[in-house]
Amino acid sequence: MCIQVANLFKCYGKHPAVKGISFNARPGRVLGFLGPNGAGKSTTLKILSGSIPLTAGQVSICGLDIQQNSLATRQYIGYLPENNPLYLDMYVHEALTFVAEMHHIVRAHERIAEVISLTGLEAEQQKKIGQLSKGYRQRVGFAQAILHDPEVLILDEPTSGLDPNQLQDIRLLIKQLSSQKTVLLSTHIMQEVEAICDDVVIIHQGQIVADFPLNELAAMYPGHRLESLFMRLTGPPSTRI
Ligand SMILES: Nc1ncnc2c1ncn2[C@@H]1O[C@H](COP(=O)(O)OP(=O)(O)OP(=O)(O)O)[C@@H](O)[C@H]1O
Repeated sequence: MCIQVANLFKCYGKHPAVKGISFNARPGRVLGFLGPNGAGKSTTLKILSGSIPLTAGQVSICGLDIQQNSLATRQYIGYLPENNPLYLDMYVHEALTFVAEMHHIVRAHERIAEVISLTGLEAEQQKKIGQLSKGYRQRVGFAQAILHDPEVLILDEPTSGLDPNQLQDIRLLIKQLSSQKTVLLSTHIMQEVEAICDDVVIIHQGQIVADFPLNELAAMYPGHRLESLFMRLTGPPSTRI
């Protein structure tokens, strides 16, 4: 297992956002991390990426405990946060050079060129990030996240707000990257999960309410498609179908 989460808790002050969740993610697969607004998805992804501390429980990335090996585990992780914060005044190539320096990437010039090609940023690399469309900004976020060739990719709603063409390109990129990585993907788009995910975890009010391989959905939840299952498990009682 590349990501192992055991009995993870997170409280913001007195507010419990994540209440003892456990799940695993495997290499070569995309795990769709689903849940309604406020369920605890971003909180969990921030903890896994080392952005915020956990309150209790264990998380290991590629066999290393994130609390005991905070710096080492970050090298294994590429993280694209929700809303993709970027330095808008930087040029694309300049921003990637900056990230490469932070990661001490050897032969950075070649690696940046490789990632620019992979993310389809060739024509935009000399532009300022602030001049780019949302789809291209998202590609820059991806490029930054994969530059150090991490084993694990953590993507928080990476396609939200993209037009159908950009959305399709980004999904293809995720699928392409997943053959050699462990991908944890948070999304609200059920077609996206059906198109690119291998495994599904559903979180509701800080607790896991389902965890299954997507190809076992019909056997485990007869009569349900993903959307109806999601609504049954996370909707208010009056709307559960
Ligand atoms: N920095 C914070 N301080 C206090 N409470 C927070 C903070 N961040 C999140 N929360 C609360 O924790 C809970 C989980 O939030 P989180 O952002 O993890 O949910 P989410 O599943 O990612 O939601 P969404 O789909 O809307 O992005 C919510 O009740 C939220 O209000």
